[in-house]
Amino acid sequence: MGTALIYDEEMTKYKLLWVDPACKIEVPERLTVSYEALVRSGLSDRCVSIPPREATDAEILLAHSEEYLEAVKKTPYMTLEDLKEFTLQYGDVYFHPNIYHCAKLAAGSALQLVDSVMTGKVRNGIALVRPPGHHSMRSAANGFCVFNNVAIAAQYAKQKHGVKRVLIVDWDIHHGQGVQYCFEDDPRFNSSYSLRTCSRLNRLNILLIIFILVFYSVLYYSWHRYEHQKFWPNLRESDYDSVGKGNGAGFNVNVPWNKVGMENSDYLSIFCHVLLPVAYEFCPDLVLVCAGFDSAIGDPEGEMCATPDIFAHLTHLLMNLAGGKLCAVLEGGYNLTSLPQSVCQTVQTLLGDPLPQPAGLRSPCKSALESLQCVRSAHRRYWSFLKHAANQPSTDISTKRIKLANEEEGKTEMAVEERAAEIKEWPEPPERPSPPVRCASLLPEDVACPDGLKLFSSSKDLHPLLASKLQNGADDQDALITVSRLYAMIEKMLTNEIGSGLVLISDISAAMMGALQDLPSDLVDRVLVVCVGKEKDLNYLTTDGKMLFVQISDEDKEKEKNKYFIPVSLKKGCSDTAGFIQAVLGLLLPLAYEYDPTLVLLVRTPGSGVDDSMWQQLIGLLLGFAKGHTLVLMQTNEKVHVGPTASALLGRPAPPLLELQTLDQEDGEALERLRERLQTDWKMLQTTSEGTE
Ligand SMILES: NCCCNCCCCCC(=O)CS
Ligand SMILES: [Zn+2]
Repeated sequence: MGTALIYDEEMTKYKLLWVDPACKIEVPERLTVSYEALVRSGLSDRCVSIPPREATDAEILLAHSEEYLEAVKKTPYMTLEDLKEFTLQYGDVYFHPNIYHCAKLAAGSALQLVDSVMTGKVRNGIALVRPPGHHSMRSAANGFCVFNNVAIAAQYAKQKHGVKRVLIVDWDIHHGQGVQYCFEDDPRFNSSYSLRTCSRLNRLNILLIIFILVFYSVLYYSWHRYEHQKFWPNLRESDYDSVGKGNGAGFNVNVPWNKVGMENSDYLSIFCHVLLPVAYEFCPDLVLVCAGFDSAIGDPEGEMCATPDIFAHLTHLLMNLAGGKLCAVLEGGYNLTSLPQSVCQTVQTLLGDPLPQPAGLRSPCKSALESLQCVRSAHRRYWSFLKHAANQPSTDISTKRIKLANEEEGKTEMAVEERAAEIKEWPEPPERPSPPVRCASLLPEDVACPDGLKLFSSSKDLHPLLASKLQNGADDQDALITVSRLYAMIEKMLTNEIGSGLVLISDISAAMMGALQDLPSDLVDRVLVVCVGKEKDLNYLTTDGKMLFVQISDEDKEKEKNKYFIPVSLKKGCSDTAGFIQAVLGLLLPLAYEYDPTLVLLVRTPGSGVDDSMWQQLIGLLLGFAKGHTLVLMQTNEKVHVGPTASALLGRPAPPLLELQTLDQEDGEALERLRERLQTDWKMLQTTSEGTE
């Protein structure tokens, strides 16, 4: 299944017709440079091109009032003076004779995208649109936005495709207050829907429907530059304590950035410790992304320092939700260099290409950790995955908001020119070549090679790196041959001839011993070993950092842990999906980002009890590391899992996790203790600002 690309140059045919410093950055070139970059890089040819359409009145009314729509309808016929006059009633937005047409195309593009994904025509996709949408409100244009493209798309998905749970991720650097207002009391009883439907159905169905409380829910997640309410749109309700209202409590997640200059580490740590735990627990049927790229380095609005390749990781981390059904809709993005780079990184990931190794991660900054701690404590009562979050930080950042707001009168904004002078330089995002063999397999003769995998043929003779072992009389020839072929496969991965690998062996312990015992240093720099299930002797562990060994099992080896051996114990073992996913999101992912392995070795020991959808989720997430070089080791007697494993290694989205039971209290506390102990060594595990300078 492919990736949809929705774009039409008609949406470049409006612009600012008068002087307005606040709006001058919203230019047609934003769209042309983005589309041209996709064409130049060959990415547009790999996408399924879907034409936009105009949203109908009824569709626009899913999120806007009649009077607003009627007013906007008049703008094509206005003189320049009338347009200026009309614009004055709204904030930081401009109108143009053709903007109504383009706004209908922008909203219609989002709907075309939803249709293409929900009907299975494509797996995922992106709509490159102007004007953006997330600031526009029920009866007001705002912040360059006329119709709320993503809010309309969410309502449309629920009404037309019966989607029950929609996750909206807004990584634009501004708060999409229009989206928040639209859904903040959602979920709610959608009485209009069922009553209208009732009128057409016979009595029996009417009775049935009346008793079905139709709970739809939309979870809105947004991070945004806030600076304690000093940054536009300066709203009190953009802060972390706006968690949603009534039945909607917990379904609105705001992450305020109170400083500029946030980097890749800050973005990834918020995804791992806030968004992903909530998103996995919410278990959406569809993911919509307010894909604004003013959160990228160089943008005059955001003034952040995250590099374009970070959007490859943000996209990837969302692609295993909702069975891969992801619709990205362009919002902001005003630097005409980082915008197209970020768009290309996003599209390349939607197409399934290997990810770049995340650029130079380091500890999240203190301000990011304060925000992280505040958001987690504000939502801890709504989400079992956040239940063990720490309290509000002592230096409560809300008091800063009040103090700074008071100072506001006296202070003048630093001139935009001064700020823009600090625009940074950043490297071109790295190439992400697809290996000729996406996934190779080493299987016993009696196991059929799953389609899409290529049998790995390695030379029969011993790998030179093993010759030394032979000299000191290694006993088991077979094991040596197996290890020799493993090394050969690893070498082919590190030269990018092979992407991932699937190896079935008769005795997994022997193979791990053989392969990991004094792992040849010129074979691999840093290998992340993820061991699912128990494994008796691990005496090949090293503490020199060449190997990071993370084990998830029902064994409590807490006391044996050290910086490079991290045993996660779940009372009910790996079959406890809630505990497992919590360990993966809150521990394994941050560790893996900080460790930045060149190879991932994923070992499934017999009897681990991990269920296949969880296993596929794990593989999907691990493929984001080491440029997709994940080698899976399984025991031959577990060959029944070869199919799902191969599917995940080929980049096919994992099925949604079944409704997660809540996280076991003791496991949750143990995980939290483990994370707290490890965070001095591993900065990406921090979730509070305590202890940071
Ligand atoms: N009134 C002082 C300066 C106001 N600047 C407003 C900028 C609006 C940006 C909206 C946007 O980027 C949508 S994604
Ligand atoms: Zn924005």
